[in-house]
Amino acid sequence: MASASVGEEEHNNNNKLILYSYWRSSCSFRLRIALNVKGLKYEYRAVNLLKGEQTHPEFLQLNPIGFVPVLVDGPAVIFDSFAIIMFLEDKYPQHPLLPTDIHKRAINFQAASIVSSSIQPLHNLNLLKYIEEKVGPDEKLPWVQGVIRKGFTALEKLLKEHSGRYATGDEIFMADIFLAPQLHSAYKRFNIPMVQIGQVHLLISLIYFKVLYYCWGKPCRLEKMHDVVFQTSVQVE
Ligand SMILES: N[C@@H](CCC(=O)N[C@@H](CS)C(=O)NCC(=O)O)C(=O)O
Repeated sequence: MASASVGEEEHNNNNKLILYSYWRSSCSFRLRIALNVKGLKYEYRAVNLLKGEQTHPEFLQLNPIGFVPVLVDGPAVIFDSFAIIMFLEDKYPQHPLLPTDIHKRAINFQAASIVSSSIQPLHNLNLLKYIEEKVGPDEKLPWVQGVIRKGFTALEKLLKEHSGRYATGDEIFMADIFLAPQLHSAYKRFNIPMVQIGQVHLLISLIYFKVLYYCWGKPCRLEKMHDVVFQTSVQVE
């Protein structure tokens, strides 16, 4: 596992945050956005999923299920992006990732849950490898595209009544943090043109562009962001 420090500042609890991440992992991408939105500096530790580093014994000590991301904050070692985001929200209240309105909070949980339970796990690396080996290499892409289309069709219906500049209003909340990386995967990795998915997906695509702004704390357009996130990460890892 290579490491690259992306922040020097101490936090108010004097713990240095450490994020175990893989550049192409949408689950890790959620955390990169959340940490940047909250203005938290962290040390980046790359776990190369294609080289199987998630199965190394030292990584399994951190996360016994062998997935990124993992966040270390002093004595706290937390895995699963949903849990990590809730932890960050409780511990670091700056720029809340959930609205105060309980209905809007529920919409955020629903959107995050659709992405993290009903879309991403159905195209996780280990499942795609299984489909490739057991069913056939040509079956992989249509499977993923079907899963993503179904998920975004539901998201479209869910968010229609609630969106503003962003998914659930005029601020970036948890829903955006889960949507942006999923859209990124859909568009860049699985070749799904967002325009083909539907009208509100265009809106979600706009959300996506705006949220990406926060990934590395500086304004970037999509292609630029692609270079920064992908090529920089490749070099890091
Ligand atoms: N529910 C977990 C899922 C984590 C997950 O699936 N991570 C993927 C990358 S996005 C992974 O590490 N895959 C490695 C593998 O399939 O071996 C979360 O949200 O953190």
